[in-house]
Amino acid sequence: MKLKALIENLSVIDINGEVNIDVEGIAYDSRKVKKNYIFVCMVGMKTDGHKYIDQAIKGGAKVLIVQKDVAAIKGVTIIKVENSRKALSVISSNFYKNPTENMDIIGVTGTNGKTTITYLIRNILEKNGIHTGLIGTIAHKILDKEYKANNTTPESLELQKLFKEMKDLKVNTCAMEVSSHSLALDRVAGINFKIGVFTNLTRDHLDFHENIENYKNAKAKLFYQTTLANIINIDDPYGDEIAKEINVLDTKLITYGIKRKADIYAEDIRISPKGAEFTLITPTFKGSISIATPGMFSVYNALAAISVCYALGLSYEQIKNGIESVKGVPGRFEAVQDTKNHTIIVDYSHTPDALENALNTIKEFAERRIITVFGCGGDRDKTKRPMMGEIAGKLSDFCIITSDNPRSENPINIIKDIEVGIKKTYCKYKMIVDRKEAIKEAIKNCGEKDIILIAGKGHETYQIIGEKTIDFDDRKIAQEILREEI
Ligand SMILES: CC(=O)N[C@H]1[C@@H](OP(=O)(O)OP(=O)(O)OC[C@H]2O[C@@H](n3ccc(=O)[nH]c3=O)[C@H](O)[C@@H]2O)O[C@H](CO)[C@@H](O)[C@@H]1O[C@H](C)C(=O)N[C@@H](C)C(=O)N[C@H](CCC(=O)O)C(=O)O
Ligand SMILES: Nc1ncnc2c1ncn2[C@@H]1O[C@H](COP(=O)(O)OP(=O)(O)OP(=O)(O)O)[C@@H](O)[C@H]1O
Ligand SMILES: N[C@H](CCC[C@H](N)C(=O)O)C(=O)O
Ligand SMILES: [Mg+2]
Repeated sequence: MKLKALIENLSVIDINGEVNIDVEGIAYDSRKVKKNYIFVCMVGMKTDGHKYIDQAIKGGAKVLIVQKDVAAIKGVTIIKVENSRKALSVISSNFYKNPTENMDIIGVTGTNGKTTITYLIRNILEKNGIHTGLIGTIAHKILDKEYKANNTTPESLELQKLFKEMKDLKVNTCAMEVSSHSLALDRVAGINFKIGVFTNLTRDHLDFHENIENYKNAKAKLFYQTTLANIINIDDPYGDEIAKEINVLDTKLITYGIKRKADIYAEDIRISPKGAEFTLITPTFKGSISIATPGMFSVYNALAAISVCYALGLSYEQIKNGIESVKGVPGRFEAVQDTKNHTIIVDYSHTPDALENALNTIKEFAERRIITVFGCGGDRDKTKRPMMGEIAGKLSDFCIITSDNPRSENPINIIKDIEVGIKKTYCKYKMIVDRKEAIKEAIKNCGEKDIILIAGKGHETYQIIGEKTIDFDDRKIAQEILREEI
């Protein structure tokens, strides 16, 4: 492809060199550059892409996109821009022939519920014959192909490639999670979203966003790049604020909620250990809905997915058939199978709000004790650790604090941060660094009718300890221990 065409709509500060040349690919990591590539230098949190220009040129880069001054290099075109992350998204979209232009992209943002809602949307649409791609935490899916997800929302280059593949396979609809990181770091800049969804906003990722206001503003960016509808949970105070802010836009605002009469809401809610039933009310139809995951938060997630399908024009019957065929989402309130007399739930609650929701939901049907096994990820928001300790302590009868993904941190220090919070409660607890041993201890202590919650890692099949990633799946480990016990 000609460089000239690739940068046609890119706002540039300066171009030094030839633009009428052919380029064969784009890379933002110098180690991935090949012959006749464009290397986009991004300033990162750990290092700076501008430092790897020599390596990129050795690898075959013919073009550099930079946001810092760089000395001229013979035979290399240097394009200076204001923001190279944004530039990456513009040229990536051009490189893959602007795939999202005629696609229905549904973006879901918020602290909790994104994965669940995107799964629900995909299931409802697929059930009604609409092929729907999926991009998010668990995996990226196109028809029956599945790609490993390194990030919830991939970098723009990988993202546009996924969209191109969808388009080539005639999958014209995509439900995707839009993380706050991806909005702040312009991974989704320029995407033509048809629908944007806001679930809720509670404490997380303050290591990156610094304060909740920045975090909220990052999320709100999504609603300024949608064409058909913005769907907002107005029971959430930040959702309510965002709804008011975006009400001036041309895009239609559809509110959902339970506490207040929103455009789409649920009435007569009945929660059971097996799920929930409610009456759905929309501006054009009303009817009963039954879902297979318990908890009020599951009703919110169902309402979000239903609102999307409503905005896309699906009928009540189509929505009901679709949502009622969903059995559950991997690692989201997933009951461990073959547990004989034990009830063990694996859940991806790794934020204070998620943990509180999961435990409150269990409390609604727990007949005896609740035993919680959890930790917190290393190299991530530290402020949530004592908060999660306190929540787990208040809502459980016994806790085992253990390791999540400690990454580069000493796991003992993370556990001690959590302990600060649990100490404020009267809950009995143990600290066991080894997660398998922690789960074993929980099972050993589990009496008849007790419930064990293993929180924080959900669908994850690995554990990151230092530089190593080992196989670890809470669901399989629990089953293994139960088998050993027999
Ligand atoms: C904090 C964060 O989001 N970091 C992302 C960011 O990395 P960075 O820019 O800081 O990278 P860096 O290591 O400083 O390197 C800077 C530049 O130098 C380049 N480089 C580096 C070394 C080298 O030898 N050559 C070279 O060219 C790098 O490729 C990069 O372009 O840009 C990278 C490229 O897109 C991302 O992979 C990386 O995500 C890391 C892996 C990450 O862990 N991100 C998490 C926090 C994240 O984004 N999570 C959200 C989900 C959150 C939620 O669940 O709500 C997500 O969407 O996944
Ligand atoms: N609407 C909700 N409100 C509060 N908590 C929720 C909600 N939906 C799910 N949860 C809790 O949060 C956990 C994560 O849910 P889910 O994976 O759907 O969210 P996510 O937004 O995709 O998270 P992540 O940012 O890690 O990708 C669940 O395991 C559950 O405990
Ligand atoms: N998307 C979240 C996932 C956290 C999951 C938890 N198991 C951890 O590793 O901290 C994040 O990157 O913060
Ligand atoms: Mg997710």
